[in-house]
Amino acid sequence: MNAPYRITRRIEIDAGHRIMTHGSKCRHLHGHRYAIEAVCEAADLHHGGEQTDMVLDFGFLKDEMLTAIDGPCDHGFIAALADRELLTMFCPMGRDVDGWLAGLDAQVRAHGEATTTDTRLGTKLTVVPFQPTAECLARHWFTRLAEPVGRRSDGQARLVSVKVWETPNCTAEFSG
Ligand SMILES: Nc1nc2c(c(=O)[nH]1)N=C([C@H](O)[C@H](O)COP(=O)(O)OP(=O)(O)OP(=O)(O)O)CN2
Repeated sequence: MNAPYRITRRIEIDAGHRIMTHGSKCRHLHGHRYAIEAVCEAADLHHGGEQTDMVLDFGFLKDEMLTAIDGPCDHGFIAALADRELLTMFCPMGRDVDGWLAGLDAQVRAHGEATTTDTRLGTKLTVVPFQPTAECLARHWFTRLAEPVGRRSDGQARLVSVKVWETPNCTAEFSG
């Protein structure tokens, strides 16, 4: 049964990506103003402290969404680790491409993603171990937000879903 209390917080970011296996236009490098909504639920509200009568302070949820989503991805390019040809374009001039890619690979394996400005133009790059479709981004951001939601609510709240708008007309949602 669903818990009776639900809260939702939305943030928006700008990021580039491409879907390398796409049959048409999404293979091209392009950008979106992504909107991301996180939904949290609780069986009861806090009964004391600074979150009294709340599921989870909207401000705390915003902070965690900025850390998990905006920090790594806003005004960056989100690329699949498997998209070697694209990543090669980001490799700094004069660097050994295989070595540079191996460094990204190690970070992705250790941390689930790699964010760097050690790139050819010094632009922000986030490498993820999946194709950056709206569905996979929703799952990825859910995974990164679930623990902070529990911690910041002192165990009171649970992350229910993350919904990603890739365009004003298209959304994907992941529920845990
Ligand atoms: N299920 C999914 N389908 C598509 C994804 C995705 O992440 N999941 N992504 C894309 C592209 O990245 C594309 O940018 C968005 O597709 P599309 O709806 O075709 O975009 P439009 O700009 O044409 O949207 P309009 O609302 O018509 O302007 C493709 N598919």
